This record gives sequence, C-alpha cells and structure tokens, in this order.
Amino acid sequence: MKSLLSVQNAEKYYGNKGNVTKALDGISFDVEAGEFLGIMGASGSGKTTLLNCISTIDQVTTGSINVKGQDITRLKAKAMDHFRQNELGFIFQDFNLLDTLTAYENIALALTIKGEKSHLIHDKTVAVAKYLAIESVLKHYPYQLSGGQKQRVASARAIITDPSLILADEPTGALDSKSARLLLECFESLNKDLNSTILMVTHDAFTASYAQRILFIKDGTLFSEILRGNQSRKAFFQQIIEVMTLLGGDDEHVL
Ligand SMILES: Nc1ncnc2c1ncn2[C@@H]1O[C@H](COP(=O)(O)OP(=O)(O)OP(=O)(O)O)[C@@H](O)[C@H]1O
Repeated sequence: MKSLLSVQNAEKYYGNKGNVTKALDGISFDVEAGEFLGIMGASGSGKTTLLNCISTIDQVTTGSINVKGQDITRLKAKAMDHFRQNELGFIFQDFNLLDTLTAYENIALALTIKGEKSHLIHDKTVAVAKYLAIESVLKHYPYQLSGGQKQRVASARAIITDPSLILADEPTGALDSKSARLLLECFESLNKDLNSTILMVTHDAFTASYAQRILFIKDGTLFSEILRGNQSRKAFFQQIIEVMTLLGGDDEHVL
C-alpha cells in the first residue's frame, strides 16, 4: 500500500557558514492513511522543524516529503496554498482562534473562504460541532470559552475540510488534565470512526499514549519507534516512559 505521507532523508540546516544548526539530520519515515502517529523527543530535537516542513511553513534543505505521492517540497506558491487548504488541518498548542469571530465563524471559516453554499456550511459546521460536543457554544466568542472548548473548536476548524492529514503541535499543552483527556478521546474517535490520519507532536507521555505508533527523535534523526498494538493505553504509557528514560532525561527534560 502506498503511504499517505513519506518523509525521505530530510535534512534541515539553519544559519550560515560557521554557524550552522542541523535541525533535521536525514530523517525518514512513512505514515499510512488512517494512522494516529505521535512524535516525541527532547527539546531542540527537531520536532517542530519536522512538522513545519510537512506543513510547508518551512522547507527542508535536502530530501523529499511526499503527500499522496506528490513531493510537497517542490510545490509552487499557488499549488502550495491549495495543498495547505485542501490536504491539511492544523491544531496548535495555543488554539490560534480569531478573537473577533464566534466559535461557529471560526469553524466555518475555511469553507466560507472556499465559497461553499451557506446551507452546506451550516450543516457541516453543526455536524462537526456536535461530534466534538461544542454545539452549545457555537455562538460564543473565544474569550467566553474554556481552554478545552477552545481546543475542540480549533479541532473542528481543522477537520471541517476533511483534510488528508491532521497536524497537531502540542495540542494538550495549554489544557488541564480533564480537558486534555476529553480532547484526546475526540482524536481517538476521529481516528477510529472517520479514519482521520493524525500526526501529533507532544512532549507529554500521557498525551502520546493515545497514539497507535510513536516516533522518538533525537538530534534530528529517528532514535526509536514503538507500536501500541493490542496493549492497553496504560501499558503503552509505561513503554513510552521507558523509551523516554533511554533517551536520557526525566519528564522535564525529555520533551
Ligand atoms: N529559525 C531557526 N533558526 C536557527 N535555528 C533554529 C531555528 N528553528 C529551530 N532551530 C534550531 O533547530 C533545532 C531544532 O529545533 P526545533 O524547534 O525543531 O526543536 P523541538 O524538538 O521542536 O524543540 P521544543 O520541544 O523545545 O519545541 C534546535 O537546535 C533549534 O535551536
């Protein structure tokens, strides 16, 4: 089966002669459609750089990144916009909601920009909101929402266009543990019920334990990979902690 995402020998250098940082050092991996993949690693290991290169916010120095067979490192500006709009959904640590728009308007924005018919926008927005249990707050502005509600609005916004790939960067970073659990259960059902492909960067073992597979990155390269398989989430959590210990650090440093 062909991969949805294929990263091959990706290298990324920052800086210039005499002052070069190698943020990605020849990393390669594949993600199948319908996978829920976690990416972990110590601070500075290259997680955000990797996510930024996949999302075309940044560009690899060498190597290729294929999404649905298309090398996205070679896209021209217009094709890149199209790729971002149609293939990707973004979820950020700090929500990135527009403060002057209601939850409904935030969620519907991508469809509004696309020029979809308003009844279709309405039906889709309400359906997605119901799915994420935020239907009752659709008329609220971001300042009227809890952190957990904000992140579920942001998640609704990310999935409303049915993207091929959902990219989440520390999605639970600003949430209390109850809201984090609720959000991760939403991710789990998105992945199971709707077959959404999720790529989630996190430093948190609890958050990562909701993924099916985890890549551990060290110094811009792949250090280890573990699969949840049939084991319970708790057992997987323990396995994650063990790899984090091997990576060299405690909770505070390995992340
Ligand atoms: N724009 C930049 N210019 C120069 N160096 C950079 C830039 N962005 C990242 N780096 C460097 O690249 C390396 C990888 O950084 P990156 O932000 O990808 O790590 P990370 O794993 O996401 O870290 P964290 O968990 O702390 O967010 C680090 O050494 C960082 O200092």
